[in-house]
Amino acid sequence: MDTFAVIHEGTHTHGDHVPRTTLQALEQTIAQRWEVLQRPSDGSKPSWTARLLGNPELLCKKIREEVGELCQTLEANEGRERVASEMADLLYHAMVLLNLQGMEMEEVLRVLRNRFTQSGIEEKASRPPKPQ
Ligand SMILES: N=c1c2ncn([C@@H]3O[C@H](COP(=O)(O)OP(=O)(O)OP(=O)(O)O)[C@@H](O)[C@H]3O)c2ncn1[C@@H]1O[C@H](COP(=O)(O)O)[C@@H](O)[C@H]1O
Repeated sequence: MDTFAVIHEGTHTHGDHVPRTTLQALEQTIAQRWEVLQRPSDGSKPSWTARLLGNPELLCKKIREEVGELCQTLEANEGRERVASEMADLLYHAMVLLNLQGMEMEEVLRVLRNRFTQSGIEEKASRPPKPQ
């Protein structure tokens, strides 16, 4: 199955449900936390996402930490479980940043899809020269 078929497969409906992909479900949870944050405190459970949304400095600190921890899994050969865990941490924190920018993952995924037909080296070579 090619990449497009795999993406399409993920959007199939099963019964009455329109299944959401993992990233979409997480995105929705993050958006809900943002909405809760807009209301005066309603006594809901403490939320890490809400804390990050309310503190961009903390969010960026965590993202930088998670990047380092993901690289460490490679450098120290920590094994696939640690790689998956650190990659999940990074994706989640990056998605909180995306929400703060009022953006959705679809915008990012579209950029990735548009790159399918071009090599990274060709793309870089085709960029206009940077102003001195
Ligand atoms: N996917 C995540 C997720 N990944 C990581 N984290 C939290 O991110 C924090 C990272 O902090 P730390 O640096 O202390 O953790 P760490 O880097 O794993 O730890 P060390 O390696 O530094 O010891 C922890 O509190 C994790 O629980 C997450 N918190 C929330 N989510 C998702 O967001 C949903 C809503 O969560 P709340 O907003 O907390 O309700 C959850 O149900 C999840 O789906």
